[in-house]
Amino acid sequence: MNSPALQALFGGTFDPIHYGHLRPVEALARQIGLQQVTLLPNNVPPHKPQPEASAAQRVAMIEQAIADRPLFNIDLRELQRQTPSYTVETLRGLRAERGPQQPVGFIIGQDSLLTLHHWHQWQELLELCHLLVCKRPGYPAEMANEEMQNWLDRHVCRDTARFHQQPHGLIYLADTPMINISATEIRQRYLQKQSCSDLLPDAVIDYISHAGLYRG
Ligand SMILES: Nc1ncnc2c1ncn2[C@@H]1O[C@H](COP(=O)(O)OP(=O)(O)OP(=O)(O)O)[C@@H](O)[C@H]1O
Ligand SMILES: O=C(O)c1ccc[n+]([C@@H]2O[C@H](COP(=O)([O-])O)[C@@H](O)[C@H]2O)c1
Repeated sequence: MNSPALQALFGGTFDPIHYGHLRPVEALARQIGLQQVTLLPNNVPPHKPQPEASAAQRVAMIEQAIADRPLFNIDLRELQRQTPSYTVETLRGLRAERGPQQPVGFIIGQDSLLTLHHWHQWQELLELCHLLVCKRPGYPAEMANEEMQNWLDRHVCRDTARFHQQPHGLIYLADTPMINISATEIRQRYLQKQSCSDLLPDAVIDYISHAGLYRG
């Protein structure tokens, strides 16, 4: 029997979603062979202030961004929890639904990898998923300390086939384009009434303008 397709989740605050999210993940999907990437907006970011846009607005912006991008869909499960959106808890829920054999990949940027040791019960993550890591400009390739570097070296795998065969436990460092965009920069540009074209899809720009978001 064939193993089920690798299910990829991409968690984020998406306040708002931008090309720094979409383009590296599109490249990652081509490299590792993902048919679908599920965007997972969080409700209560564990390590960030509460988002400026409401959950409904962030979802609406994601829907605008992915309307013409069939690679992506959206999962709203984290919006149903009022406690911090710990990834380990979300993945446990998914595992309970999908069973132990389902290959699952959780996509993060390099900035998230570098601070992974601060995540809630981070050592459990690789018991539940693979980590698929996109490059991000301004963040070094080396981990914060020797212990974390050894942990990374033990789990890194270049053989993309294994991510489809094994249910969890591997880390893929993808060779994705460096896109120097952050949601923080976009919110600041809106506040200063500067243009954000080329930073996020036109449909999201239109939504932000109609909803009057990020004006301070
Ligand atoms: N430009 C980028 N390149 C690669 N990965 C990115 C980029 N922007 C965000 N990510 C990754 O996407 C995920 C969700 O990020 P998030 O929604 O918090 O966006 P952000 O731009 O980092 O937001 P903020 O500026 O508000 O902190 C994280 O794993 C982050 O590492
Ligand atoms: O589980 C944690 O402790 C944890 C800590 C920080 C971030 N995360 C998750 O990582 C994803 C990216 O987070 P962020 O803050 O960069 O938007 C998002 O799904 C968060 O819920 C998870």
